[in-house]
Amino acid sequence: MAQNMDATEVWNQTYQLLLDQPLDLTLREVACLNDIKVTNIFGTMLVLTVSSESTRSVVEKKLHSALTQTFSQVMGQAMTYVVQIDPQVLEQNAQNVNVPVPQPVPQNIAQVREPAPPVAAPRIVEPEIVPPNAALDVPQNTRDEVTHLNKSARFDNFVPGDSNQFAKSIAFATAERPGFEYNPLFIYGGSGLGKTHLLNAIGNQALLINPRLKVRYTNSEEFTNELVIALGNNASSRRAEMVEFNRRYRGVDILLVDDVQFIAGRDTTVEAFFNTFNELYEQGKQIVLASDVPPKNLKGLPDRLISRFSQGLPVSIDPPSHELRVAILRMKAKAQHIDIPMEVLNLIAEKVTDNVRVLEGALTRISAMASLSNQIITKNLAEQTLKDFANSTVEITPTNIITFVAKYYKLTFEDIVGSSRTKNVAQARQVAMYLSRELTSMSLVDIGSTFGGRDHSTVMHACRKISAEMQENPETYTAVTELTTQLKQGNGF
Ligand SMILES: Nc1ncnc2c1ncn2[C@@H]1O[C@H](COP(=O)(O)OP(=O)(O)OP(=O)(O)O)[C@@H](O)[C@H]1O
Repeated sequence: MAQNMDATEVWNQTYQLLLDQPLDLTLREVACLNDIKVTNIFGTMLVLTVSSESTRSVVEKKLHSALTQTFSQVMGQAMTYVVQIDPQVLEQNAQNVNVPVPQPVPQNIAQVREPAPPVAAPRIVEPEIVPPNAALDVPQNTRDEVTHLNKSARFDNFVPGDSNQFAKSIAFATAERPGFEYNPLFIYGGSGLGKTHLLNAIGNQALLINPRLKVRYTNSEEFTNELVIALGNNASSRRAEMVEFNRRYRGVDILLVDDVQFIAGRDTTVEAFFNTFNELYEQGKQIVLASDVPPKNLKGLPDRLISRFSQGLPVSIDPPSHELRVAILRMKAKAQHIDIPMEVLNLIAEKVTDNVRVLEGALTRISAMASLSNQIITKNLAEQTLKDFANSTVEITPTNIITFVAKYYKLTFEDIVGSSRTKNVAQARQVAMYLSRELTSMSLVDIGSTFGGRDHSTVMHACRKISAEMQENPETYTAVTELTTQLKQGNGF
C-alpha cells in the first residue's frame, strides 16, 4: 500500500515503472508521458495535468490502460484518473488569442479549449447493472459482496423479443445445467442491450436452483486490476496474493466475465485469463463471457484464446424492435407506478432506438417533467420534453461531464472531484454523478472512483436524490436537461 505518497512521488514511481515495461510507445507518446504531472489525489482518483489538448487525448486514449494499471500497482489499489489542461496554459492561450476568460479562470476548460475530436473516456467498465436513473429501480443495484452479482437482474424482469429471445433461452438453459451444453457461452451485442443483465440473471438463477454453487461475476477491468494488485510490488506477499487471486477465480463453478473485449493489450492479463479459462474448462465449470463483438472480431487477443471462446456457443443480442422497446417501457413504467398512455410509449420508442439504458432515461425525463409541471403525461408533453433527446453520436467522457458541470455551477474542476461538502459543491457533484450514470457506460463503482474514491452506495444515493429532485425542483430539472443538451451537442469538447 502506498496511500500516503504525495502526488509527485506517485508520478515518479509510476513513470519509472512505465519506462521499465515493453510498452512499444512512439516518440510522440513518450513525449506525452513527459508532459504529465500528477497534481492531486482524491481517494482512488488522480488528477493529471498536461499542457495541451492533443496530449490529453493521447493520455486518455492510447496510454489509458498502461497508466491505470501502473497507478494501481503503485498505489496498491484500483485507481482511475481524470486529465485536465494546465490552467495557466489555458489562461495564456486565452490571452494570446485575446479571448477574455470568464471567472473562475482555471477550470473553465471547455470555454478556451481548441476544438478537438471527441475523446474516448478512460474506459471504465460496467461490473453491475443499475438503471441510469435510480428512480427506475428495475433492476436496482444490489451487488452481492461475495458473488458480485446484481441480485435484481433476473430472467423474470428481462423482457424477451425477437432480438434477444434466443440469447435469453440459451442463458436460462445454461443457468439450469451449468458446465454442460453451452460452454463457454459467449453473449455479444451493442451497448445497453442487456448483456450484463443476462450474465447476472444466469448467476442468480443458478444459485436459486443450487445455493451451494460458487459463482463469480467480474469484468475484464476488475480482473486486470485485481491481478495487478496481486502481483504488486511486494515480492514477499506476492505468492500469497496470487494464491488468493487464483482461489477467487479458479475455485468457482460459474465464472461470468463482462466486457471481455477489454482483456486485450496486456500479456500478463491475457496469460492469467487463459490459464483461468483452461483450468475451469477442464474441470467442467461453466464460463460465460460478454463482449460488444463476436469472438472472431475481438482485437488484440491471441488466436488460442479466441478459438477457446469460439468452442462453445456465441449468441447475439440485437437492437430491440419497436414492439420490444414498447414492452420494456411498459414494464419499467408499471414497476414505478407511472401512468403513461400507449401513444407516449410509442413516441419514446420511436425516438430512442438502439439502447435500452437510454430508453429508461427518456421515461424518467418525461415523468419528471409531468410531476414538476403538475400535469398528466400526454403526447404533447412528451414531445416537448424529448425535443433535444436525440440519439447522440458524440462520445461523452467523465472529464467532459466534470468540466461542464463545474462551469455551469461556477465551480472549479477540482471542487467537483474533491472533498468539499459545502452545499453547492455537493449538489454540483451529485448532478455530475447522475449525468455520468446517464450519459456514459460507467458503473456506480467506477463513477465512485472517478469522483474522489467514493463508495458505490454514495453514487447510488446521488443518482436517487437528483432523480427525485428532478421531479420536484425546477432548478435541478433545468440543470440536468441543459447540461445533457450541451454535452450531447459536444459544445466545446
Ligand atoms: N430485454 C430487457 N428487459 C428489461 N430490461 C432490459 C432489457 N435489455 C436491457 N435492459 C436494461 O437496460 C439497461 C442496460 O442493460 P445492460 O447493462 O445489461 O446492457 P449491456 O448490453 O451490458 O450494455 P454495455 O455493453 O454498455 O455494458 C439495464 O438497466 C437493463 O436491465
